[in-house]
Amino acid sequence: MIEFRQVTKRYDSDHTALRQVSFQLERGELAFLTGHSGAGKSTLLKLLMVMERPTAGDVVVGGQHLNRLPKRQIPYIRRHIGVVFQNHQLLFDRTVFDNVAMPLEVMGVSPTDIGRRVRAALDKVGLLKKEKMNPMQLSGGEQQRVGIARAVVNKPPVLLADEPTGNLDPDLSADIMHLFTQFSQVGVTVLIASHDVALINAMDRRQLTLEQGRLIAGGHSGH
Ligand SMILES: Nc1ncnc2c1ncn2[C@@H]1O[C@H](COP(=O)(O)OP(=O)(O)OP(=O)(O)O)[C@@H](O)[C@H]1O
Repeated sequence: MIEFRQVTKRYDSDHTALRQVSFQLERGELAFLTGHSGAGKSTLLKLLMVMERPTAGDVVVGGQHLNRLPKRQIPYIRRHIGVVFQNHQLLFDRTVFDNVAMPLEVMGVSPTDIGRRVRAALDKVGLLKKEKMNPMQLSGGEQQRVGIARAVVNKPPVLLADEPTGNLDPDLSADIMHLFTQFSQVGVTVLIASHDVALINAMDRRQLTLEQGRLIAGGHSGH
């Protein structure tokens, strides 16, 4: 589902963020992306979201070569990639329902389908009863689950998460990880960038480890 082939990303002559990174993630696989601060994790995620383009090598998602993608097709590709951020980037002047509905509204989905799909997503993260609330009224863990519902509401085949449990205590973090596991079980490919060593070790999943832009572990499948 995701393939990096000898990917190098150089921002300028002093900053090479990724060096010849190669790996593959299969459909339904869940893996962690780890490494020190500045190792290149965010850069790798940005290449997948087509926020940056590689300097060399190929990034392929679902058979699409992202580096050859014309600009006008970028929004289309982004619909296939759900993204969860640490600070969940919710809008506090809208209800939980409206926050989750946003990606569908952008796509022009009918109001009936929006209602059905938003409620299905909220149900999955256990927040169906809170759809009319403002995200400000929710706990940090609940807010993060709203962010996850929004990321999966259009059923993307790929889910990326950048430090999704950064502000949460261990129990809430475990809940969030349980959700990600459930998505992977229904075929979503999940890649989670995280510093949380205890959590990652508890999950016992494949770890892609970056060190100064090089993939030093986890590049070969066989988890
Ligand atoms: N837009 C940019 N322009 C120039 N250099 C950049 C840019 N973005 C990142 N870098 C550099 O690329 C390297 C990798 O950064 P990146 O943000 O990918 O690391 P990271 O592993 O995500 O770090 P962190 O865990 O702190 O978020 C760093 O040396 C950084 O300074």
